[in-house]
Amino acid sequence: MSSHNQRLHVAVGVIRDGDGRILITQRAKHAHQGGLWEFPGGKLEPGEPVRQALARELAEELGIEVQTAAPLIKIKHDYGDRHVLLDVWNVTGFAGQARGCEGQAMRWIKVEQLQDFSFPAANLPIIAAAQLPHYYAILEGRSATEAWDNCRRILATGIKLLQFRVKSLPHADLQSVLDQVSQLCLQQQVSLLVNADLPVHTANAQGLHLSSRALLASHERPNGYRWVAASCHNLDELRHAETLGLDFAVLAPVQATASHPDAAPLGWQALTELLDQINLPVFALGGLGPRDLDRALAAGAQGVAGISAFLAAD
Ligand SMILES: Nc1nc2c([nH]c(=O)n2[C@@H]2O[C@H](COP(=O)(O)OP(=O)(O)OP(=O)(O)O)[C@@H](O)[C@H]2O)c(=O)[nH]1
Ligand SMILES: [Mg+2]
Repeated sequence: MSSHNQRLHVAVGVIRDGDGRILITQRAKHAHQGGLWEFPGGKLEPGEPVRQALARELAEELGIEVQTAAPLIKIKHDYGDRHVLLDVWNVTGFAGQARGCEGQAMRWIKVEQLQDFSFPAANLPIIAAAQLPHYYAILEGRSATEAWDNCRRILATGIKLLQFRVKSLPHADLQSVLDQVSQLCLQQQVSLLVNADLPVHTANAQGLHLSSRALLASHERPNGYRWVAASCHNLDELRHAETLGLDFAVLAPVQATASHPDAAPLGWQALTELLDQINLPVFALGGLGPRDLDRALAAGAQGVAGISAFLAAD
């Protein structure tokens, strides 16, 4: 194998300060992907564990000591002149004050500002992953009252990403419940995605969530939404979501679940293997709740999605 065919393993840190701002640095003009902004990090040394490489690179480039870090996403990208595996970690605790030890420009920015900077092509899903929370709640309800009550209970747990999937309501009720839910989400800075199968107006919605059927029937990313996500059950669906340039997917069922008793669960091992093959933030769904977060992160997921598990604090 020639050297440019070998995948370069890179440890990358999405470093956050106490206010949730993120540190970006500018790549040297003559480096690979020079002049673009990046998340600090660098190549693993032979035999070096990735967590150790992360700590070493951030010490060398920024003079900080990593204290708390968790996996965020892994990206495999072919630049033509080199293949990279970006092993991206959330760094939420560190000692010292970050400075550009190699003379590089650096900025602490709000997550929403990530869109305003030019990053290498491989970074697109990293930016989505950095902006998404670890939990995605799904709102259901058998009546308008129950849906509204569930909505308030879910938001009380601090959820910041919500899918509206209230299915069995008369049409008129459905639109009015959605309008109410949208209003509350707006007030509480919760990102709301509306399930695309519902007979409601989604023009004002911030996001659209495609069922796997709607996903497979789509040939391009629906226009006009801040977030577009899809439900997936296998590699083909995940790949299609990736090809359409969706922001994230939900993969189910990971464990056995009462809501879909006939579906065979994937299990953690298959989840890990599937996530290893795609460059997309994915929430694990099916019999999971907040207490499964660490396991989901270790499997390469963005976090955990759920229906009933988010109705009350775990
Ligand atoms: N650090 C970092 N590298 C990235 C990002 N996105 C991305 O495509 N890369 C690619 O990952 C590869 C390795 O990164 P690097 O140049 O930081 O490696 P390094 O710190 O060890 O550099 P050195 O070779 O000067 O010692 C480069 O090809 C770079 O283009 C990113 O956000 N951060
Ligand atoms: Mg570097």
